[in-house]
Amino acid sequence: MTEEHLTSQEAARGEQEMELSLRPQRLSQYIGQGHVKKDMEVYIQAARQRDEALDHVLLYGPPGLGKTTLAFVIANELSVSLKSTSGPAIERAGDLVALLTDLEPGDVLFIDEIHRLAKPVEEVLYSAMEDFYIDIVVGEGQTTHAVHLPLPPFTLIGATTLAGQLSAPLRDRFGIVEHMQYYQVSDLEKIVLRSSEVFHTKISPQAAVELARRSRGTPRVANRLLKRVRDFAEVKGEKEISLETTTQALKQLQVDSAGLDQTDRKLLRTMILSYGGGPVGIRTLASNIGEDRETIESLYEPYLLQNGFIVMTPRGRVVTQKAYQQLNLPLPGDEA
Ligand SMILES: Nc1ncnc2c1ncn2[C@@H]1O[C@H](COP(=O)(O)OP(=O)(O)OP(=O)(O)O)[C@@H](O)[C@H]1O
Ligand SMILES: [Mg+2]
Repeated sequence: MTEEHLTSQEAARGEQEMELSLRPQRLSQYIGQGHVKKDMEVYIQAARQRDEALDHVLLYGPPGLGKTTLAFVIANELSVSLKSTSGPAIERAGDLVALLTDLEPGDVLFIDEIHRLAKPVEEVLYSAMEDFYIDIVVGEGQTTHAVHLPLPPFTLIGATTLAGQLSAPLRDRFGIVEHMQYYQVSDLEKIVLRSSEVFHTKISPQAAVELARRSRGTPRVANRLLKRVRDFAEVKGEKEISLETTTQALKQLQVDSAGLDQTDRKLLRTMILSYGGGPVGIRTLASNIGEDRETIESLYEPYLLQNGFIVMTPRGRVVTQKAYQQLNLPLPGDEA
């Protein structure tokens, strides 16, 4: 193994550890998502008191809002192990059977991107979730026979950015369904301050608010911007990240005053300049801005909708006056 190889592996491990320590471990350390936390506190306590597995939980919402983090927190609070996988990673029903038969009573199986499960795999989940058994076929040719395999009671936690793509039979088998919301600026501010402690970096209160305001309501974005802004401050030799450096860095990173990034703006600009503000269908839009449909629907659109830059009409998405203003483009009819 070359020295270079070792170093990059070490670096990757360092990043991973940092990422781990950025993740809160307990519900009490989990910032924001007040209603989800309140619900989960009750359900977790009830399951613990009855000494039963927690009911299956579906977490849905845009990327980077803390679904994976919350799944690990839930397992921690239940004092059980968590096995983690994702929809696309489970290729065959057999892969899922192997995961399920490996669980201890009360354990959590976490399936990320659960809307991307293959149909035959999903079908195995139905009886596993509902009655804790699976029917599998073993042997070949003449010796083929069905085996009824009981499973230990377990908790499935599914996460998805596109709840609408989940089939009804799967969705209906989750007893607890929680919608993750974009974070308030005050919560993101707390996350920025906590993360800067993890990084052993000082940040001025004004800079922390500014970062929070421009993080698209998303902890992952807040942490990413904090890392970049910290680079700028370090190069400048700043002891504490200042508001000035923060605004400069964000400008360089092309994050605008509303926290919109380059793709957000490209999407709005395309709708305005090529489609007169809309309505535009999702396929047309996707091919025009060179992003796939799923990314637009799960990542970009929800934030633009929530913040009133676009609205949904029966004929497609339409930009609002606020979008023209944010992009400094003349409103239709104002051109002259
Ligand atoms: N409530 C929170 N408090 C503090 N940090 C958080 C919180 N939620 C998320 N984070 C941080 O934000 C980052 C992204 O969180 P996470 O990976 O859990 O998001 P996710 O919803 O699973 O995203 P994806 O849908 O892309 O998988 C993590 O680094 C985590 O540390
Ligand atoms: Mg995740």
